[in-house]
Amino acid sequence: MGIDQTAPGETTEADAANELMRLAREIAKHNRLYHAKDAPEITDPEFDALVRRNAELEAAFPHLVRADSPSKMVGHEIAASPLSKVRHEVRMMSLDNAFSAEEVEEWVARVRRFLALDENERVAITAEDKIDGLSCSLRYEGGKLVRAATRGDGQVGEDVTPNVAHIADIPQQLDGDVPDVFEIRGEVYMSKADFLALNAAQEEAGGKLFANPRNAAAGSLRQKDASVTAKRPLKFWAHGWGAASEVPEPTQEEMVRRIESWGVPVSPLFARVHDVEGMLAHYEKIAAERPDLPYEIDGVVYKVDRLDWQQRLGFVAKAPRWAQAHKFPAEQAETTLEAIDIQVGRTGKLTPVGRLAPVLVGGVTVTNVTLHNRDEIARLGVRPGDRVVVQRAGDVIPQLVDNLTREAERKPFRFPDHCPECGSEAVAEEGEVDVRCTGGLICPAQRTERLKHFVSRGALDIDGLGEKTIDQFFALGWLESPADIFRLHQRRDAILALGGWKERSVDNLVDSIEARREPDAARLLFGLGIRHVGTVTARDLMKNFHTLPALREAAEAARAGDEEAAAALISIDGIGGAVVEALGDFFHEDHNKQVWDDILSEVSPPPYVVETRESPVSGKTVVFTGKLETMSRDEAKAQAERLGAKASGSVSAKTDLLVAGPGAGSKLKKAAELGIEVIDEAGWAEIVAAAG
Ligand SMILES: NC(=O)c1ccc[n+]([C@@H]2O[C@H](COP(=O)([O-])OP(=O)(O)OC[C@H]3O[C@@H](n4cnc5c(N)ncnc54)[C@H](O)[C@@H]3O)[C@@H](O)[C@H]2O)c1
Ligand SMILES: [Zn+2]
Repeated sequence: MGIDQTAPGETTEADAANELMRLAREIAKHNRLYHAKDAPEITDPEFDALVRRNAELEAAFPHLVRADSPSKMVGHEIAASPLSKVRHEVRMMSLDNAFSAEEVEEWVARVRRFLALDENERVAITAEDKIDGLSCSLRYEGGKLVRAATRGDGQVGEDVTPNVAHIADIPQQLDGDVPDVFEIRGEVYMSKADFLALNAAQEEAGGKLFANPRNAAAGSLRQKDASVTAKRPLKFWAHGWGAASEVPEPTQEEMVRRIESWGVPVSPLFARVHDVEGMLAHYEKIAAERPDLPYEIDGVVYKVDRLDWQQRLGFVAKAPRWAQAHKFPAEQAETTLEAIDIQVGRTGKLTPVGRLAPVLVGGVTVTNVTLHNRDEIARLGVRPGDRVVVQRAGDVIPQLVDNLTREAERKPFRFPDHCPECGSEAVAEEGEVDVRCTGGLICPAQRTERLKHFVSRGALDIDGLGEKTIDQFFALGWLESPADIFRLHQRRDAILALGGWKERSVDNLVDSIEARREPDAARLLFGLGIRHVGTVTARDLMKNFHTLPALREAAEAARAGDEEAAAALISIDGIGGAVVEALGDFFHEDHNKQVWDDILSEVSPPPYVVETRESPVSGKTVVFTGKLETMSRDEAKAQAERLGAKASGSVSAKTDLLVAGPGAGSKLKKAAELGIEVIDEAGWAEIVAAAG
C-alpha cells in the first residue's frame, strides 16, 4: 500500500482511523513475512516508514489507537512455527527509534524528567552498535546452557536449543561466578561475507535466497532440523539479559563486562558516555566505521547505565523507556513537482498536496507529498514544474525539503481564495495559518467528509457504506445527515435501480446499518465529530454520564453558567476546558441540535457501562499534588496506571485518593472538605511496593 502522505495533523479522524486500520493489517503482514517467514517483500526503511506513519497518527489521534496496534506488538506471533514454544519469564522487548540528534536529545530530556533529576545530576548512557540479527535468549542454570529461545512475539518464542549448539560464540558452560539462573540476551547474526557466500551457494543449488543478513541468520537458526543450522556460519553477541536470580552489578556497563567475562562476546564498539554530545560523538564514530564492519548494523543503541534507574523507567507498550535506538538516516531524492492539488477536509480545511513525478526515496516510490498549508508553499516558493528535493528520513511522511528552481521563471502558485469544492470563500482566521472553506453545511466536501467520519471504523463502523457510495448517495440527496443512513432501507428499490447493485449487496448494506440501531454511545458521540471529542474523550465522557441525554444536559448547563455542571465535566480525567467549551458550542447550534435529535430518533444506544477490574487501587481515581520528592509527576501517573488506577488532575467528588507532597495547597484543602482520603508520597510508595 502507499503511505498516505497527508500530515497527521491534517488528516481527518475518519481518514486516520481507516489508515490506522490499513496500517495495522499491512504491518502485521510484513511482520509475518519478515519474522516468521524470513522473506520480507519490502525494504526495512519502507517498513520503518509504515511504523513511523502509524506512530505519528497515533500521536495525533491518541484515542484512535487500536487494540491490535502495531505499536504494541513485538515481532510476530509464532503459532505456525514447527519449533516448540517457550514462554519467556521476562518479556523480550523491541526498541523505540530516534532518527535525529533532536530526537536523541528529547529522549534524554524525557528520561531526566521522568526520573525528576536535578540539573547537575549526570546520566551515564551506554552506546553500542545496533546489529542486524535476531534476538535470542540463552538461559543458563548453574552456568550451564539449558535453553535457547527466539523472541517470537516477545512473550512466547521458539525453542532453538539444539540449533545454538552449533554456534561457537555461544558457550554451553559459562566461566566464573555465574548466578543460579541467568538469561543472556543478544543477537544471533551472520557476517556480510558469510551472507554473500550463503546466497551464492543457495543460488547455485537453486535454493531460497535471503533478502539480507538478518533474514539469513533468522532462517538459518529457526530450523526444525538443527543439522541445517550446523552448516550455517552463525555468530552471536550479547547486549542484555532477561530473567536472573541475581543481577550482580549496578550498571549496564559493568553487567555487559561481567557477561563478557563469562565467555560471551559483546559489541567491540560498546562505550559509556556522559551526555548527549558523548552519545552523538559515539554515533558518528560508529557511523564512520559502519562500511568497514564485517557485519550489518542499522543504528546505535543507547541505554541508561544505572540499573536502578532502568527499573524505575520501566516500559511503555513494547519497548523500554530506558533504551533508544538511533537509526542511521535515510535518503533524499530529486524530482519534479507536477501539480499542487487542494483537498477539503471535514472541518473545511484546505490542504495542499504536491503531486510528484514518481521517485524512489529510501527504497519507496513517492508520488505525493503534503505541503501542509499556504505558508509552507510560500516558504519553499514552490510552483508546479519546479525541481524539488524529497526526503524520507525514517520519517514516514516524505517531506519536500528544498526547491532547486526557486529562481527560475515561472508563475507563482496562487493559493485559492475560494473552496475548490463549493466555491465559497476560503479564508484564514486572524492569526491562523490554515485556510478554511466558509461554506459550512453548503460545502459538499465537508458534509460528505462528516458522513464518512460517522460510518468510519472508530465511530459507527458501518460496513459496506464506503466513500464512493456516500459520495453517490449524497449527490442524489439521500444523505442529508447521519440519521438518513438509517432511512436508506426505504430506498431499497431506488438503490437497485441505480445499477451496479445486486439484491444481495443492498441487503448486506441494509443489514450492516440495521446492526447499528443500538450503537455504542461513545462511538456514536465520537461519530458526531464534535471538536476535540476523539474516541478516548468520548469514552471518558460516557463513562461518567452513561447516556447521551445526560451528557447533553451537563454540557448545556455548563454553557449556561452552571458551575457545578462545569466542574463535573472538568473533573473527568482527560477532559479539559477545550472539550467542555466545544461541547457547549456544539449544543448551542440549532443545526447540531437537529442532527442530534434526528439521529437519536433513529438509534437507541444502551446506557454506557464499564467493567472494572479487581485490585487494591484499580478503578480508583488518584490525584497527585504538591512536590513529589522521589519521582516526577509522569512517573507517579505511570505507576497509578500500572496499578489500574486513574490519575486525574483535579480533585472532585469522584476522587478516591489524594497523594499530597509538600506545598500542596488548594487541592489538599478541597480533598479535606470532601472527606477524601489523603496520603503522602511514602504512603503511595507503600501501595506501589505492596502491589509488587
Ligand atoms: N522489511 C520488512 O518487511 C520488515 C518487517 C518487519 C520488521 N522489519 C525490520 O525489523 C526491524 C524491527 O524489528 P524489531 O521489532 O526487532 O526492532 P529492531 O530490530 O529495530 O529493534 C529491537 C531489537 O534490536 C536488537 N538489538 C540489536 N542490537 C542491540 C543492542 N545493542 N542492544 C539492544 N538491542 C539490540 C534486539 O534484538 C531488539 O529486539 C526494523 O529494522 C524493521 O525495518 C522489516
Ligand atoms: Zn467548500
